[in-house]
Amino acid sequence: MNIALLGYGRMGQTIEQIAIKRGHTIVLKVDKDDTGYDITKADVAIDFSIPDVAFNNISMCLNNQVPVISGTTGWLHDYDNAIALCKEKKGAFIYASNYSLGVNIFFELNKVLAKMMSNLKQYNISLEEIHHTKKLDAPSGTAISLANDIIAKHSTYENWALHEGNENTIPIIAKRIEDVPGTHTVTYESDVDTITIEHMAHNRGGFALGAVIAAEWIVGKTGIFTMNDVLNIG
Ligand SMILES: NC(=O)C1=CN([C@@H]2O[C@H](COP(=O)(O)OP(=O)(O)OC[C@H]3O[C@@H](n4cnc5c(N)ncnc54)[C@H](OP(=O)(O)O)[C@@H]3O)[C@@H](O)[C@H]2O)C=CC1
Ligand SMILES: O=C(O)C1=N[C@H](C(=O)O)C[C@H](O)C1
Repeated sequence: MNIALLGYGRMGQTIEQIAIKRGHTIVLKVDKDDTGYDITKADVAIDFSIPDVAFNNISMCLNNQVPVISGTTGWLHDYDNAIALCKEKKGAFIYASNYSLGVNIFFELNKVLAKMMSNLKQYNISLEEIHHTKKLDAPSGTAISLANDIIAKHSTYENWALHEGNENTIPIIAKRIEDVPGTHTVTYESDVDTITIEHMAHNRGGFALGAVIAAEWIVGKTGIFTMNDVLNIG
């Protein structure tokens, strides 16, 4: 499979290694200031760039009938526009805030736990994410997904807020510590005990492998998909 990498930073480079090991060819590596390239050389594009350019990159792929795997976080104000364009162009698109198998299992555990806790008013919730100091966005896309899933399953919570919470608002605490690939913790606390679920990435390999598997899966398909479709879980 011929793959275009839109963004050749920490994730782009990790994806390249895994894609080559799985027998694929990287036909394009696009970084800041790269212009004039031909995206149609690729069977599929994988975007791990920066929030400000992600939607442009996705649009460029969809306008050229190239399926696109979107991993960049922090651009979701344009998500509905990406969906509309994908439908209009009859393209193929996946956005996931986190491509790792482990986090996608963790997403399912989080939903089950939120449903179980829904009527237990004695527990207060908090969500924490820890990432490396070079991360541009906060809270992480994964933390936003976790919070939205809790809101959908728990009768008390209606929204989330960065570093602050109240009765109906899930507080998301974002910490930045050198070299941390990504840790997410959901905590329910009462006067008598604490329940915690946590996912800790040891490196970027899981995110990158999931993105390559999603790219392999989407080629030849039309539509808007999620990692649940790819991994057949949930
Ligand atoms: N969904 C998931 O599973 C995961 C998502 N992520 C997300 O992926 C994104 C990238 O993360 P990471 O690789 O660590 O970040 P990096 O900063 O290491 O890489 C981003 C790259 O994008 C490049 N870039 C800048 N402008 C453009 C452009 N116009 N077109 C293409 N590339 C451009 C940057 O170039 P330059 O440095 O020259 O500006 C840089 O090389 C982040 O949003 C992060 O949150 C990360 C891990 C997992
Ligand atoms: O920027 C990162 O590094 C990561 N970003 C994603 C996010 O915002 O959730 C996924 C992962 O946690 C690593």
